[in-house]
Formats: sequence, structure tokens, C-alpha cells
Amino acid sequence: MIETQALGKRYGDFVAVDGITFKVEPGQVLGFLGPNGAGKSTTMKMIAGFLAPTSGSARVCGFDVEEQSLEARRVVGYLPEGAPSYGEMDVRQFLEFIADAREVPANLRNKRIDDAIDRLNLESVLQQPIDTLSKGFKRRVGLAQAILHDPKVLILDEPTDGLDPNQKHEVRTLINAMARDKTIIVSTHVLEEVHAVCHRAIIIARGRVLADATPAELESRSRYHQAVSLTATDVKAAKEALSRVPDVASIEVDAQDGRITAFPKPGRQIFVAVNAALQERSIVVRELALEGGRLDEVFRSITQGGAATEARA
Ligand SMILES: Nc1ncnc2c1ncn2[C@@H]1O[C@H](COP(=O)(O)OP(=O)(O)OP(=O)(O)O)[C@@H](O)[C@H]1O
Repeated sequence: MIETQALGKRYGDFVAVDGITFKVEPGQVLGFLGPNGAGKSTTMKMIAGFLAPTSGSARVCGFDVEEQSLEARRVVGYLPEGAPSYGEMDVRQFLEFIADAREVPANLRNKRIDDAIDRLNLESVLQQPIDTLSKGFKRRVGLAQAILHDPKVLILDEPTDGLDPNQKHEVRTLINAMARDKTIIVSTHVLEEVHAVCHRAIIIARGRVLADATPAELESRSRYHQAVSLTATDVKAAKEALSRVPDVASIEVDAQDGRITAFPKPGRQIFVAVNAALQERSIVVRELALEGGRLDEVFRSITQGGAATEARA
């Protein structure tokens, strides 16, 4: 369990984190989204016990991160931004050092190290100094040290940053597998990641929570939610057919690929009627899709101001 209560951080007059309150239950993966400089890393550092809050509080597994700092840090695995580590050590030496620093019991030490090596596919670079590793491998070493002591809580600051698509997929699978018995916060700029791993997402900007919802709830705020998009050989005829469907509010055609999107009037469903209208006029359609909503558009709308900016936290 992770719980923050009006958690805040100031640097002089500058407010980096402005009274953030949220709770994450075991078994949940919370996605932390927000533009550059929103306060994501600062919040994660405070929860991980690496930075003292200037106001409010945070608890992990019931331990206050300031008043019970040691107990709190014991139950947390933390992957910092950029994953700094001791570059002159080789990977195995570094993981052994972490096992000792984390006081992993002697009878579990080798098993935990081997398990982390296996989960992050580090076998091929075990003897290599960390400084000489590629960015992706450095990130994986950072993840290995975060999970080495099998913590109940994981704070992962952009865990897939710098990874290639295959590695991204592997790390997401790993997070999903670990989610069953852990409480996890993941910050990311990759919106598809929210779908792949998060049960819930918090969007923050200028140090404040602007939205706290499931990925599906966020998508439902998109103007594309329940829109119907299609590609047709005769764009003009397709547009004409769609314009006659009573519940279609507007129609847009993508200038680049000619894709047509029909937007419903508020609260209306148009898929069946659109399909029928196209068939009635024998319009040849290459694909026809019901849109769930677009997270990138919701993210922009929420963080840059606009219709969807109301906070739900
Ligand atoms: N030590 C510091 N002194 C002064 N300002 C700081 C310090 N550390 C962070 N900040 C500022 O606090 C704000 C929040 O930074 P933070 O790193 O938490 O953002 P972020 O959401 O993680 O951004 P990004 O997505 O770019 O990683 C930024 O404006 C940053 O410049």
C-alpha cells in the first residue's frame, strides 16, 4: 500500500509538488503521467525516501517515509530516473553489492541474484563494467537492483526509457507478473504503456493532480470516444452518406490518409446506423472501426487546459 496525504515539495519559492493526495492498493499498478517538469520524479523520490517532503506525508506499507524511514525504505524497490549505479563495477559485483546493502539473508542471496539476472536477461553482460553497457542494459540493471530484495512496493521512474521495442515488451510483462502481489507506481511518457500495464493513471501538471482514473475512464473523455472511423474508395460519397445519419454530429477527413471520422452527438451510439447508411448506398469501405478514445488527445487536453481539465482526485 502507498498513501500520500497533501504531499508537497518546494525549492525556495518554487513549488515542484503541490499537495498531492492518492492511495495505491496492493495488486494495483498506478501510472504516473505528466509533461516534463510536472513533478513526477520529485513525488516518486519522496515516496521512495530519497527526498524529504516540505509538507504533507507519505506512507508505504503503513510506514511513514520520514518518521519510519528505515522500515519504509526496506519495503520499497526504487528505480530512479536514469538509473545511476556504480559504473566501474561489473553487473554481478553490483548486484552482489546491492544484495548486501539490502541485507538479503545469506540463504536467499544467490537465489535472489540469479532470479533478478534471469528476469532482466542480464546473463550475457554479467562480467561487463556497468559504464560500458548500452542504455537499455543499464536500465535493466537498474530494474534488477530494484526487485532484488523482493520488495512489496515498487517505484519505477520511466522503467522502459531507452529500451528497444522487444525489451519494452519484456519489462511490461515483468511488471504485470509482479503486480499480483505488489503495489507499483510507474512513471511514463509512453501512453500505450498505460494500457499495457496500468490499472489506474494519475495525470499531474505543475505539481498538481489533474486526473485520477482508469485508462478506460480517461479514454472516455476523448472526443474520439464512440466515434466511428473508416476508409472508403469514394470519400465524397461516404461523407455524404454519413451526413445523413441523424446522430452524427460532425465528420472529419484526415488530410494525410483520407481516413473519415464521424463523431456522435453527446451520449449517442452511431456505429450501427453508420454501417447501415454505407451499405444502403453500396459504398465500398476498406475498414470500419468504433473508436475507444485517444489517450494522447486526452493527455493534451488535460495538461494544456481545455474541456477535460476537471480534477477527479
Ligand atoms: N533540486 C532542485 N532544485 C530546484 N528545482 C528542482 C530541483 N529538482 C527538480 N526541480 C524542479 O521541479 C520540477 C519538477 O521536476 P520533476 O523532475 O519532478 O519533473 P518530472 O515530472 O519528473 O519531469 P520529467 O518528465 O521531465 O522527468 C521541475 O520544474 C524541476 O526543474
